[in-house]
Amino acid sequence: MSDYRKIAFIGAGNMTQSIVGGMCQSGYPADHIFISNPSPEKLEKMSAKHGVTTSQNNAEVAAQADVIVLAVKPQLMQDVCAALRKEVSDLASKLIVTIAAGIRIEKYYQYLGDDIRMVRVMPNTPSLVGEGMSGLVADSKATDDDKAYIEKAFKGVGATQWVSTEDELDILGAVAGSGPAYFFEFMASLQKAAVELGYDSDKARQMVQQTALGAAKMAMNSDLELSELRSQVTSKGGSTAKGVEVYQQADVDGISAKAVKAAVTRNQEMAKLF
Ligand SMILES: NC(=O)C1=CN([C@@H]2O[C@H](COP(=O)(O)OP(=O)(O)OC[C@H]3O[C@@H](n4cnc5c(N)ncnc54)[C@H](O)[C@@H]3O)[C@@H](O)[C@H]2O)C=CC1
Ligand SMILES: O=C(O)[C@@H]1CCC=N1
Repeated sequence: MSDYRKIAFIGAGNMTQSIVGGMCQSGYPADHIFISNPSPEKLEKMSAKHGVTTSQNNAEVAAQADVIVLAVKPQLMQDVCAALRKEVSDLASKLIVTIAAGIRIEKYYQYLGDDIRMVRVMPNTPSLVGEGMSGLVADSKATDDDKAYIEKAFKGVGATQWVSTEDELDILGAVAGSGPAYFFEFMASLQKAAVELGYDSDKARQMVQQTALGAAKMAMNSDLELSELRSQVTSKGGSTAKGVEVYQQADVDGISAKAVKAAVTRNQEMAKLF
């Protein structure tokens, strides 16, 4: 099968916009991308921006595609799947991909029939700028071709990692899926701290985001442990040591552990609820 299968996104929200934006930039042909959403505004924007085909009818886009990406909120998934099952006759001939947090593959067999082939992907919004981090786990029916195809599609918008269990995908989701929000929260707090000391807000934002980018690039280009990279900035008796000490006293490790655990727990709850 071609590198570019026809792919339909059900739901045109933040995550679909990020993935499709990144896919189009990476050269995925727009005439192979279909998107549905109940309201027309996001669809109009996406078709104007990328030239993709859109519809307010889920079944219409799903029927045209070889791959269906379920990209609605977990609480809507059961109803959306029930309608697709009723209206699209050959779901078993398509690859079903879901990006929803929590919901287990087993549930999709109940919703769509146990003859479907499935991959669960946990992406994140930096896919929009080609710097996504996506986790993937396939069921036993997905073929090698399916797995190669979906890995390549998501590699087009960033890095990918296969995980072997859905429990691991919950962890990946809690770190990488949710992670941009944690980094934005932290970046905004640094910006605020500079502004409170009298620094210009726009300039504070620029220095925070450039520093975040620089730190991430250094980490990516280095074999050193992250703690060693931190040490390299921390001159003995210098200013960084004073700042780092404040974070350590506030137990930054404990805070991250609690945050990731809380997100994993919510993924597990959603697995039960939806
Ligand atoms: N936003 C993120 O950073 C990430 C989100 N996810 C997952 O992606 C999925 C979507 O999340 P977001 O894009 O953030 O949500 P969103 O709320 O931005 O988008 C959901 C879209 O689905 C549409 N929708 C509602 N009912 C529908 C229906 N019956 N049929 C078709 N579309 C319908 C909504 O109008 C909306 O445009 C969720 O399941 C979430 O767990 C996964 C990883 C990261
Ligand atoms: O908040 C959520 O549930 C989704 C999953 C990861 C990021 N957003």
